[in-house]
Amino acid sequence: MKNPKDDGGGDRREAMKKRSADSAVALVEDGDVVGLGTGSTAEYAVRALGERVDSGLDVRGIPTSHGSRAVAVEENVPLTSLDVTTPDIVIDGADAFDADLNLVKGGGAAHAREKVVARASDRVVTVVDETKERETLNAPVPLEVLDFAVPVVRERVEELGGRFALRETDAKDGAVVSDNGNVVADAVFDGYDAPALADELDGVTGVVEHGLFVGIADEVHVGRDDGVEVVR
Ligand SMILES: O=C[C@H](O)[C@H](O)[C@H](O)COP(=O)(O)O
Repeated sequence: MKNPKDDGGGDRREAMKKRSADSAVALVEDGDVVGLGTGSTAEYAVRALGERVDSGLDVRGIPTSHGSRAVAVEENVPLTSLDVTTPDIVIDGADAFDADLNLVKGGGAAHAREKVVARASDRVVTVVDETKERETLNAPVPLEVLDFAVPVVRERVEELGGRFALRETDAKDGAVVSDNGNVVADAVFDGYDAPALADELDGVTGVVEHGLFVGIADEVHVGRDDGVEVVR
């Protein structure tokens, strides 16, 4: 995973992300199994966890992507897997959240593994800077889709009133492919009721997983200029 990105907000925003990550990592206790999220905010958390490991904390991490695994290895965070155990706590980012703790995730195409790890965790802690806060969710909903099923998933998204946009990468010609080998698209809606849309998308055959996390997050640590607000 590349270094935490500067995606427009500059140092101030990076400081908010780090504040949020530090607040979440402070919850980790000796002996915990920790789900390691993906993305720039989660990366701050993995690095902060690495510092605590350096100071003697005994934890094992379960990465949610090749990227978060790479950061954990760099930071000497010992790793385990869902074959062996499940997380006591997962710390992961989000692209948007609302007051009901509905999340949109998958800006980095990792939402399928992230949802598996989150649903397996006892405690789901989301780390964001304050720019992710929304009154009503309307962010495009990431979809991991079987390549073979793209035409029928596109049709179903359009029937639901959305636009289906396959995600493309500048790094190489063609579609973004997830860590699981599937293509990634975004379903674009003007606005939506997150639980209702999540139910609909759960029922679309060919969608491996969508990025709406409804009823999954226990708390959101919102990094602000002057500290961290924990929303429960
Ligand atoms: O697929 C990526 C994940 O869901 C990320 O946690 C999400 O996109 C937020 O990333 P960032 O903290 O970089 O904004």
